[in-house]
Amino acid sequence: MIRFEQVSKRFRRQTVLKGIDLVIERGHRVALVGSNGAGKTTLIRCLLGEYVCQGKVRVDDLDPREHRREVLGKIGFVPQLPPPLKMPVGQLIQFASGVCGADPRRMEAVATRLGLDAKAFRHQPFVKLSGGQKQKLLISIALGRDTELLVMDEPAANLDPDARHIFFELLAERQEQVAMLISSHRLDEVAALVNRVIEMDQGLVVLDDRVADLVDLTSRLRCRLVLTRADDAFARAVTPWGLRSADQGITWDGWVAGADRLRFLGLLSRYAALLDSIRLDAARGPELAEVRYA
Ligand SMILES: Nc1ncnc2c1ncn2[C@@H]1O[C@H](COP(=O)(O)OP(=O)(O)OP(=O)(O)O)[C@@H](O)[C@H]1O
Repeated sequence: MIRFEQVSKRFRRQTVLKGIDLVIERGHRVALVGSNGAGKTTLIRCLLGEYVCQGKVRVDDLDPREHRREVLGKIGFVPQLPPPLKMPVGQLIQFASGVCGADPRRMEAVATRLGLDAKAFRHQPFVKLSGGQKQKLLISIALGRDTELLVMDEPAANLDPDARHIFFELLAERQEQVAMLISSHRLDEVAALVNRVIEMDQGLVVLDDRVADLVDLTSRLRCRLVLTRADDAFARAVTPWGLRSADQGITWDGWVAGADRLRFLGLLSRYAALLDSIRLDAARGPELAEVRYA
């Protein structure tokens, strides 16, 4: 589906991509990871046909520079930085759906699931939305249509825990039909979403691994944490995750998206000295349905 053959890219004196060879097929969910400046965004821009590069880039055998419209029609794209668009939200949805022949109501429905009432914001210029609202709208535009390829540059970075969970559900609904390329500078952000990890460093692919594909993207974990003592910093860290304490900060209860478990445990590791016990249980059957629609 996607093929990079000896792809190199230079900006003046700096060589940013140094002969990348990759093949990504339908059903592959790829985490493209690497430190800042590794070349992830540049590789994505070559894939989208935004940059001229050396070597060969193909999307379903099409060159993205020569067949830009056709290639972009196949790709749902969520950029790392929201474009500074002055266009009102309603017009943006109409425009985006028009370009790819999609139904704008589908994009609005995805936005609603993510917790953004696109209709209420229809006269608001896109630039005046909050960071999280922009991200939700861009995800809605990318996922609210039929695509074969989803390319997302740090897509969940600005989302609150509930929206992240819905986002994982939306991806789960599409995982069989599409190829996904999710860029992030932190593997724990995206590890549970993917079945392949590609790591870049200084313009090279330094690791390309298939990984176990066992996490159910729609799962939720019931969480109970008990601390040895109450702590303000801990409270500030877990409250945005929706955890609540009924006994002045000793016992904390809540729900964590299954796909977020690694990130959540990463957060807890910072407070290891405070933790008396951690319990995470997967919600099943009716309990899961109850949480999802609560
Ligand atoms: N348009 C440009 N002109 C000149 N240099 C650029 C340009 N775009 C990127 N670079 C350089 O290319 C290198 C790779 O950048 P890129 O944005 O691809 O990295 P990245 O892996 O996506 O990083 P991050 O995780 O910080 O987003 C960096 O050193 C950057 O300074």
